[in-house]
Amino acid sequence: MISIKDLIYQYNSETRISFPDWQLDTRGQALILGKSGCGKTTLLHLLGGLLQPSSGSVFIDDQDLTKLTGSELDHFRGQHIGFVFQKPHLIKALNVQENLFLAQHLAGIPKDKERVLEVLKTLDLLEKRKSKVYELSEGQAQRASIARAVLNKPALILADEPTSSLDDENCARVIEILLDQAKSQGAALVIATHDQRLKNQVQSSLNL
Ligand SMILES: Nc1ncnc2c1ncn2[C@@H]1O[C@H](COP(=O)(O)OP(=O)(O)OP(=O)(O)O)[C@@H](O)[C@H]1O
Repeated sequence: MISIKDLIYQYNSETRISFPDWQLDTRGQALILGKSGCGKTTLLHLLGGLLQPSSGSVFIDDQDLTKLTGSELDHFRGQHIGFVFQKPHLIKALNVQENLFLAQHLAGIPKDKERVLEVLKTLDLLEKRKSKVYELSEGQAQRASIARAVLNKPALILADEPTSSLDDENCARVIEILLDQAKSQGAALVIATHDQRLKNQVQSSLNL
């Protein structure tokens, strides 16, 4: 179960965002919707522990993220949370499979080549495993970032505008993969977006 309560994030004296209390079941799927600037990305970063709230709580299963120190949070994030961003934040100097080995390393998980190849196969990227990130098409790069997000079997997958820059065909493919992967891994999936194409594809939504 994911839950937020009395959650507030203050960037500065002008920008203070207060979020509605909200819960999502383990294995639940939700879109975070709302107009530009309402705080969708901020909420995703709070759920993923990339930002610490000014007040309130963020629970991922039984863990209150606000109670973790910086290094505990890094460790928790690496093991329990997978991120997919609008642009695939992969390391350009590394090839696709090296990016995935790095994700295992950063999460403190022993190198597991079998798992890396399994995930790349699921995402139809096996042949591209030795390609540098800049050699991939936009859709392939987005699939590589999904591969990295699901690699460590996270309890929660967070995706920030994962489809906005993709054409209809790649958009349909990416959302299908995200939903499939979340389902098969038993993970909850939260997608922040203003992409109208996703509206009827996800179980529930939170309007900010
Ligand atoms: N680093 C920052 N410093 C100060 N204010 C910020 C910072 N990042 C975001 N904000 C402000 O916080 C508010 C919420 O931003 P956020 O990016 O979460 O919105 P969003 O709903 O994701 O927007 P969009 O749909 O345009 O991506 C906005 O008013 C934004 O200007």
